[in-house]
Amino acid sequence: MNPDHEKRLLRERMRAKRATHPQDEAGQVALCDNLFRLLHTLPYQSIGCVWPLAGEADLRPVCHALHQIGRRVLLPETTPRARPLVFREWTPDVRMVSGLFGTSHPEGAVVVPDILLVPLLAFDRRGARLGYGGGYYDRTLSDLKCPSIGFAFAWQEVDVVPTGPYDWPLDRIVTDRDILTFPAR
Ligand SMILES: Nc1nc2c(c(=O)[nH]1)N(C=O)[C@@H](CNc1ccc(C(=O)N[C@@H](CCC(=O)O)C(=O)O)cc1)CN2
Ligand SMILES: Nc1ncnc2c1ncn2[C@@H]1O[C@H](COP(=O)(O)OP(=O)(O)OP(=O)(O)O)[C@@H](O)[C@H]1O
Repeated sequence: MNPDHEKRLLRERMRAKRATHPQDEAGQVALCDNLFRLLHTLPYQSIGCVWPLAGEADLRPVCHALHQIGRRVLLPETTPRARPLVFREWTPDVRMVSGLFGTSHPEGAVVVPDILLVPLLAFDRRGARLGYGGGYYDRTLSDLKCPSIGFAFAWQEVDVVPTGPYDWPLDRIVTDRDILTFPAR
């Protein structure tokens, strides 16, 4: 089977699995806590965060906490397909505008991130991830070549995520239970 087809099947499986995992407030708090603690120890100043879509982990508490300790919080503007994401500066009082695929982004200035937090539908213990299928984060990581931290709930782990030639492995994955670190590849 080709990886694009396998990925489509896994996306369907993960959507069905998501329906069996209702909003987990404790998991949500633990995930944000783990992410913030890790980022606090890392030297990166401009951090590419993520504004939540329905059913995803909500990193807004991390955005606020990073802003409070003086880091620059950036959020992606979803570009037309086949283009890397553009990151714009977020502050608690910035105006958010609607973008493609139901996403929102701030009106702030365009800034290049030092590190990216990466959303995912599924991940495995090797650091492979599955996203919504736009290829946005793969394109953006291959463009920026900056460090990356995937984030997810522990229930999103699967044995093996199918990978193709463009998939960009993550450096770390943070969940509500674990912080996984992968060797440099
Ligand atoms: N919160 C968040 N922001 C993000 C992403 C993401 O995964 N999560 N992206 C990551 O690349 C980019 C946006 N890319 C996207 C590409 C496709 C779809 C999409 O096809 N959505 C389906 C619904 C999927 C579902 O609910 O399971 C749709 O609109 O029909 C959404 C976002 C940038 N911003
Ligand atoms: N750097 C790249 N250059 C050209 N095509 C790419 C690149 N990265 C990904 N693609 C293409 O984009 C499409 C979607 O990729 P994939 O299924 O891996 O998306 P995804 O990682 O699940 O989505 P996302 O990164 O948006 O969350 C694939 O057809 C893939 O070949």
